[in-house]
Amino acid sequence: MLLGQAESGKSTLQKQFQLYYASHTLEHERPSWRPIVFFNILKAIRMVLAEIDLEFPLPQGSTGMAPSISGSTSASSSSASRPDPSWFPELAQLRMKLLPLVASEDALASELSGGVSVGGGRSGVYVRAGWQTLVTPSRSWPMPSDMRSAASRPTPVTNIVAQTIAALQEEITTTWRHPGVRYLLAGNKLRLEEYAAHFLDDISRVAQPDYLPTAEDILHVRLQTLGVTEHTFDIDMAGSLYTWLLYDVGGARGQRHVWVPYFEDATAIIFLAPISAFDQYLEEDPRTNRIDDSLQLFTAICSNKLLQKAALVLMLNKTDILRKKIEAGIKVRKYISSYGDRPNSYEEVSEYFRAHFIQVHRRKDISHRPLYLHFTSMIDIKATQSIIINVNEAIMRSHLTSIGLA
Ligand SMILES: Nc1nc2c(ncn2[C@@H]2O[C@H](COP(=O)(O)OP(=O)(O)OP(=O)(O)O)[C@@H](O)[C@H]2O)c(=O)[nH]1
Ligand SMILES: [Mg+2]
Repeated sequence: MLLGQAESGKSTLQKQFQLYYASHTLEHERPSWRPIVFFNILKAIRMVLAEIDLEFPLPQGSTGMAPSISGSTSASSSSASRPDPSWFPELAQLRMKLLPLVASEDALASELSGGVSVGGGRSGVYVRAGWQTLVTPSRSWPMPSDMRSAASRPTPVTNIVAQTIAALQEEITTTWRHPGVRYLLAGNKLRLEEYAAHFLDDISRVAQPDYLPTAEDILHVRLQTLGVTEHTFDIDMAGSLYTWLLYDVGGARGQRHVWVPYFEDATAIIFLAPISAFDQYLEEDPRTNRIDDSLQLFTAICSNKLLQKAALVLMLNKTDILRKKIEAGIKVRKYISSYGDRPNSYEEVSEYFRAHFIQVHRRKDISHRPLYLHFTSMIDIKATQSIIINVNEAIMRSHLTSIGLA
């Protein structure tokens, strides 16, 4: 079972399992990820435009007309420490051009979910068990009948969005690279989700008419999980074939009660904690720091009686983002006062978080079982695949020990 707070990387790990053990199924699913990539892009653009509107409003009575974009000099200059007056009309003009994209977001969300479940959360749209079967049959759960009927539906909105992205790709790139937007990003006024840079840096690729998401794209996509989804893999270990059931769950607080019925049968828990999230708060409770929430949740998992026989794997995830934040000079002390005067280096910070999780395990683990701990970056295919092999062996060993065969 994959556990952890929302956006900790559970579904991304599930995709890595799929990539390693059943890459052909991921290959088949590539077309069904295409609208989700678009959906993520639209959301990132909406957030950029909203912040532009807030930070660079045009003075009353202004026409919003600016010198032509290509003739603008500031668009190519390096980011400044103060807003440049020329950014206001330039960005207002770009914003006007990109607004049609934002307007299609709701229609795409509705088409994407087959009209089944839209709404809630920053993600706006949820993944339900079996959603991929909208496009390709796979070994997921049986899909609800309302989704089955959606499977044969055409995708006119997706096609319109694809064409609009293609038509506006230059404007998207100019906006994304604009020093005003860089200024908002650097000052943390504009906080985008992790996938934004991956897709917006490379929009011309996505804008190709025959674009199909790559494995990297699929790993970067964000789609919130609703409830519990089951995935099956046949795994060859030392010449014997085992069928593994992997349960991926929704991690937001409102989703956690549905985990419990699965606990008693769980052979292993893989708990994901995004240690890059020290400067972030829960969407569902903006007063709770994300690292605190992860520690509390990990405490509850370690001390849960129903899980006492399950092997325990801890993945301190999003190390790539942690590294970038530290390099950008973001101070851990500012968000976690107990960090004190320790050096603000990647090594010190990651070790500090590791020590906290280990301490929770030492103090709260109900069955004093070993803790298999890894630092991970779920978007790094090579590194994650070798961790998956390692973790599987550990889980298998622990399982054989628990049933008296090792
Ligand atoms: N850069 C980076 N991005 C990551 C990493 N792990 C996950 N992500 C991204 O973080 C976002 C959230 O990941 P998910 O796997 O959807 O999170 P989740 O735990 O399944 O979230 P819920 O389904 O809401 O519980 C996705 O856009 C992922 O691509 C990582 O190690 N590094
Ligand atoms: Mg998920």
